[in-house]
Amino acid sequence: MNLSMITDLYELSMANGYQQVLPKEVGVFDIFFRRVPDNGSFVVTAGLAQAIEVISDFHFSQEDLAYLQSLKLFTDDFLTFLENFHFSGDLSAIPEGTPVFPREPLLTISGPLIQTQLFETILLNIINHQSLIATKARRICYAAQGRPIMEFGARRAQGPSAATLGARAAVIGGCASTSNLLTAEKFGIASAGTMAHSWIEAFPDELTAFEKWAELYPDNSALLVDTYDVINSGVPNAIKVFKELVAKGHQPVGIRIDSGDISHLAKLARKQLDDAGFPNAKITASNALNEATIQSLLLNQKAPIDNFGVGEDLITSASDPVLSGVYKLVAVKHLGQTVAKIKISDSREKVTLPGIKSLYRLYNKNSHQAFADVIALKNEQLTTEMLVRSADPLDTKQKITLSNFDSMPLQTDIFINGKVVYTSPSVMAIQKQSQAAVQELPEETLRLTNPNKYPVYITEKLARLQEKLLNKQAH
Ligand SMILES: Nc1ncnc2c1ncn2[C@@H]1O[C@H](COP(=O)(O)OP(=O)(O)OP(=O)(O)O)[C@@H](O)[C@H]1O
Ligand SMILES: O=P(O)(O)OC[C@H]1O[C@H](OP(=O)(O)OP(=O)(O)O)[C@H](O)[C@@H]1O
Ligand SMILES: O=C(O)c1cccnc1
Repeated sequence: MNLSMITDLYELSMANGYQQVLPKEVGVFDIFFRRVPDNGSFVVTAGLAQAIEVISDFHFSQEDLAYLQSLKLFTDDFLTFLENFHFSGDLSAIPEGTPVFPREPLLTISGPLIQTQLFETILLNIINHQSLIATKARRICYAAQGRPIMEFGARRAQGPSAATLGARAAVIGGCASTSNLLTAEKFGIASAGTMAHSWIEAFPDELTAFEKWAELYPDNSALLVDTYDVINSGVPNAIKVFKELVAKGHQPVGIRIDSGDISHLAKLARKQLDDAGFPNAKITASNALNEATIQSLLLNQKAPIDNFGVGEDLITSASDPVLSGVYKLVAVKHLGQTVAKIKISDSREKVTLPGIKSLYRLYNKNSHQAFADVIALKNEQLTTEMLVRSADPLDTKQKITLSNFDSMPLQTDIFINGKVVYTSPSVMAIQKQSQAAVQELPEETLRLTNPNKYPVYITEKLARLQEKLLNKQAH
């Protein structure tokens, strides 16, 4: 689908104006966010593959151009420019699945201002959405302590695209599988599913429903046991069917509980299954679960649950449904000169980091644990002993000297001179890299409640540039 027209009118109004009054300027924009949803300490980036597709395929159809002409806002030259649009600039970005922190440039795009301005809305839409859901999935997977999470959200997502790309992001964040077949097909992800209550209700009785299912799918016998009464009917009927399956040489899969007090029911069901000789039958739980309920079920209540199915709270990030990533102009190049730009706000916290920047993750030389990130000006060399400042102006401890570290650049070239120079890994490969990158972070930054803040620093050079521009603009 061509997404070029999913843009705010003002992007085109500005680009039309740039063509007339700033035709030669190159504009450099950063995408970054200031606040982590759910008071977490990090966001898991996602959406880069779709961002690359959109930029590569950015074009306007004759129908779009006729509509834009009808608005009577744009010059013929601008409409001709849109008709022949082809991105000719550079893009660097942090690969998908990477844990990232407030103020870090997730994506930096550089090219003729008239081009780069046009990508603001759609890139934010893609990156904000998928990063939000990947982050939520990471929280839910953390709570599940390695137990597989099946993504079940398609029916509750805010529309088909949010269902499909949200499920992709959920898998980047750690979900083991999705019930959404389009996502599974398109992105090479495992599909998973059990049965709905309608299957049970469609038969005269529960036992017949289970038996018919087991005949059809003898190796996929995850039976939904809560339609009538989990303990007095659902699990006993499942056990009868499991015995028949074993007699026929099949391995029963297990049960799904989708209502009531999940912990209480899972404990009773576990005992029934074990007593009947099915200690390997798995218990899956679902029903409006999220990281808090899963953590409570496992840690506090010691519920014997093996898998979780999670839909609405994951696919909508219901507890905190917005990642407010922004797209800010950080530099303008003209006649070979680069001029750093800043956006000043009433609050010091919101002042942008000017200039074209590089981002590094620092690892302790001995433990190889990541302990801080540093934002530097591009081409600035990190020194072995380095005085840096907190990137968060509200931090009390503002200056610190860093030493004894290895550094790794986090940004990768994606487009150079309008050509894609990057191949996106598969979603499952991204998931694996993401898990490894999260494991490198300090344990205290991972917890769900009141996590320790991970330090992000800026170099002295960048801090001085910011001060200089702040002072200049203030006068
Ligand atoms: N032991 C438990 N600890 C914490 N949360 C639980 C526990 N058992 C269930 N929950 C959660 O409590 C909520 C129960 O919601 P609700 O009362 O609507 O479910 P229900 O009674 O099964 O109704 P419905 O059939 O409409 O789903 C769900 O979010 C569920 O995940
Ligand atoms: O609760 P979520 O986290 O969103 O997980 C998905 C829910 O969707 C299904 O319920 P639904 O009532 O739609 O249908 P069913 O129970 O009849 O399958 C399923 O049983 C889960 O409860
Ligand atoms: O397969 C399932 O059990 C399933 C799929 C979607 C939503 N709820 C449950």
